Amino acid sequence: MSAPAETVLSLRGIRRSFGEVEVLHGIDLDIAAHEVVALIGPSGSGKSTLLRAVNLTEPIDDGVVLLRGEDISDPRVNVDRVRARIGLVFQHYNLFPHLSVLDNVTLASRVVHGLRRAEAERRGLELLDSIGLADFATSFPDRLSGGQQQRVAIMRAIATNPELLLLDEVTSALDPELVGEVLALIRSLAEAGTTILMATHEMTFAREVADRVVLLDAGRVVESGPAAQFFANPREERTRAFLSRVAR
Ligand SMILES: Nc1ncnc2c1ncn2[C@@H]1O[C@H](COP(=O)(O)OP(=O)(O)OP(=O)(O)O)[C@@H](O)[C@H]1O
Repeated sequence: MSAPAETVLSLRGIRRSFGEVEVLHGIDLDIAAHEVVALIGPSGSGKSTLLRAVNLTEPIDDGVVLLRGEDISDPRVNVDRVRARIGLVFQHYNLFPHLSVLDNVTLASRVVHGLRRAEAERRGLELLDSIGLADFATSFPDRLSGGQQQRVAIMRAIATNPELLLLDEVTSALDPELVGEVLALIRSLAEAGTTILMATHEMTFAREVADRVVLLDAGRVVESGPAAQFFANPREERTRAFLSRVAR
């Protein structure tokens, strides 16, 4: 199985069941380098399961996950190395509470890439500085607000220079006044050319930042297209129904 060189991620026929219930019914999806794709869909449609499958946190029952043409769903791959190539940030519980903010950011580079502590910390401090949080480097995560913690979690995910960043509803658990700072960070990463697949309920944000929108419904991709067209003129009745429910 092959994929064009500029394709970062290709999913082919991804299936996942929990017990008797199949929640992903054969997902096909390609993401090009520097593309920002918003994955939207009703609660329970399978967004989290799909993102977790991409970075091998969730096993799949069938299908293939290709990262730059390499089959990472092959059971022989080194999972830690794959996860360093695909950053994943969840809704919450992202940071290790017993590690300093800086150690959170540098851990993967040191363990997976074998970067020396001084080098990892230099880069980690640069990343923290870029989000205005270098002063918290030696603090534990509980000193930070939820929005600051999520921004550190995103920096931790990109500290290994991943080829793909997966964001799973990273603002959903935040107080409304903290959402903006996290969205601003994602926007700046998108503008810098980061390849992003993000599940989000923030429709205004998706419309502004995403190149493409993929609508998942009951474990199937039911619509996929350029963001502007998707929001302006959804093809599917269920897309219209979904957008009218979540519009904000
Ligand atoms: N570990 C699990 N065991 C059993 N069922 C699960 C498990 N994880 C997810 N599911 C089920 O799979 C379906 C898809 O869940 P998933 O969390 O992927 O949806 P989602 O689109 O991310 O939803 P939300 O927007 O609410 O986060 C749901 O019916 C959910 O209950």
